[in-house]
Amino acid sequence: MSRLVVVSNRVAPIDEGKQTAGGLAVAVLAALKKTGGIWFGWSGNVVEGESQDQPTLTEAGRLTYATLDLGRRDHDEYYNGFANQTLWPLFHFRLGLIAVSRRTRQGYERVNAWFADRLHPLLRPDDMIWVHDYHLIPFGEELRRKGCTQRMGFFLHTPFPPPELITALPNHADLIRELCAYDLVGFHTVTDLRGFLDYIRQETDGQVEQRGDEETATVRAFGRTLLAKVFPISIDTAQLESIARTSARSRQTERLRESLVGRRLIIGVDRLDYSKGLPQRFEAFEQLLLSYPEHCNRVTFLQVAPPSREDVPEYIAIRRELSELAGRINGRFAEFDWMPIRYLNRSFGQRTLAGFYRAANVGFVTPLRDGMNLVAKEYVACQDPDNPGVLVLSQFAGAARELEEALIVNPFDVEGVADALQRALTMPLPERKERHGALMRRLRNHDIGWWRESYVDALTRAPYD
Ligand SMILES: O=P(O)(O)OC[C@H]1O[C@H](O[C@H]2O[C@H](CO)[C@@H](O)[C@H](O)[C@H]2O)[C@H](O)[C@@H](O)[C@@H]1O
Ligand SMILES: O=c1ccn([C@@H]2O[C@H](COP(=O)(O)OP(=O)(O)O)[C@@H](O)[C@H]2O)c(=O)[nH]1
Repeated sequence: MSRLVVVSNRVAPIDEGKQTAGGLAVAVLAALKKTGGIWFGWSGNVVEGESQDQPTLTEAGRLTYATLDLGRRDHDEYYNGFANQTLWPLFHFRLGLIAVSRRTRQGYERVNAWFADRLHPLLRPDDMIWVHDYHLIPFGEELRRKGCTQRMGFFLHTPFPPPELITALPNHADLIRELCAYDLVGFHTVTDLRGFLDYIRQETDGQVEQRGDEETATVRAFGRTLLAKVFPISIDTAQLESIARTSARSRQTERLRESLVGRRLIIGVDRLDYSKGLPQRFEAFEQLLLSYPEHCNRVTFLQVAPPSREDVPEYIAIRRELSELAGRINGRFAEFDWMPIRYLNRSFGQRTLAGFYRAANVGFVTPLRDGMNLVAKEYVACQDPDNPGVLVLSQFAGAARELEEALIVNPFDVEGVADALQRALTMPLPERKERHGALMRRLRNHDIGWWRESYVDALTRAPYD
């Protein structure tokens, strides 16, 4: 079997005990552990001066990490700039937040070419190369320019918006041409795939041949033939179930339970990102206390929100906004022995989170737009099947496509979300068990192994012309 070479901007910390916040790293680590191979990407370090010339190679079992430090200019233009101030808001339907600059676009292209140069000498002719996410769209075309003919796939972890939004990006056709250099392009949902196919139909001379199932299409564009397909990412369901059983009795979970002194718990876990809908979520919790005052002093909302992309102005702004909002709501409702919102700007490891999820009566996941949202799936997998909590989930998370038995909400409708919280907090046990059982059946069938195998299997069949 061919060796798998995974390329992503974010590589999970090599030291496994370290906490990761970000679904891509969590999921790719779970997938790569099974097959072994190379994981190539940014080390997470920013250095003064030039980016690191040669990758640092670290062996961990059957997996070799090849990582590079980024120089400050590269990091600013490629990661903070084009990736996170242009593509991220664009792909999350936030045209009002996009920054357009030739300097960062050039930096993005330059760093992609530079990354490709560094990986090239490590490649073998029969490798399969699997590139991840919006930071690295031009990477495949850069490798092709060097003569690489290996099978190459790309997976987009964010949403892909309709062409009406993509065309707001100057030189958008170049980005889509770069995407077409891959043999296989994967998306989380049918909606994301449709955005891509509509772009090809409306903005290029290319052709789309859609298969009957709506989830697969052959695309002929920019002189290439590729397969575009839906592969909803998932979690290591069985492992999480088992971790959650153990963590239910961990010291930290016990401490959390004791601190609640019998109150119900609502939990949210998100990177501190404007796409996650946190201000609206805090307001919905406030509305719960206003509309259903019987919950005052009886429910606690724990929001874990580790800071993310802290050099980007919009992330500095959302952090300030949330601190003020939590302070205002707590000031309004708190009692001398009860703080309604526990708002934590720090991250926790997966084991600790598993215990916290299990202790929570409600999983509160309300992004304004999200590629998938693994937290939603993790919350479900960590419940006690004999007394499960209820997931309140935004219709705009990719996960809502599969997790139909959650209480699906519109995160912009603060009063509607408060009503859903009320329904979750008062849902009878038989209904909770039925919903949880249905959700778990899907998560067991479609776990991270299924995601990896279906993607790799499709890539193995390339080329498609
Ligand atoms: O690497 P960072 O800038 O720290 O950000 C963390 C990751 O955020 C995004 O995650 C996405 O991938 C998840 C798994 O597919 C998905 O569930 C979630 O909806 C996405 O937001 C980003 O796309 C990753 O590249 C980042 O590493
Ligand atoms: O303190 C934290 C917060 C989050 N996460 C993990 O980070 C991932 C977040 O992925 P998700 O798809 O929900 O969103 P993303 O951050 O990738 O946009 C999940 O696996 C979380 O368990 C974590 O390990 N510690």
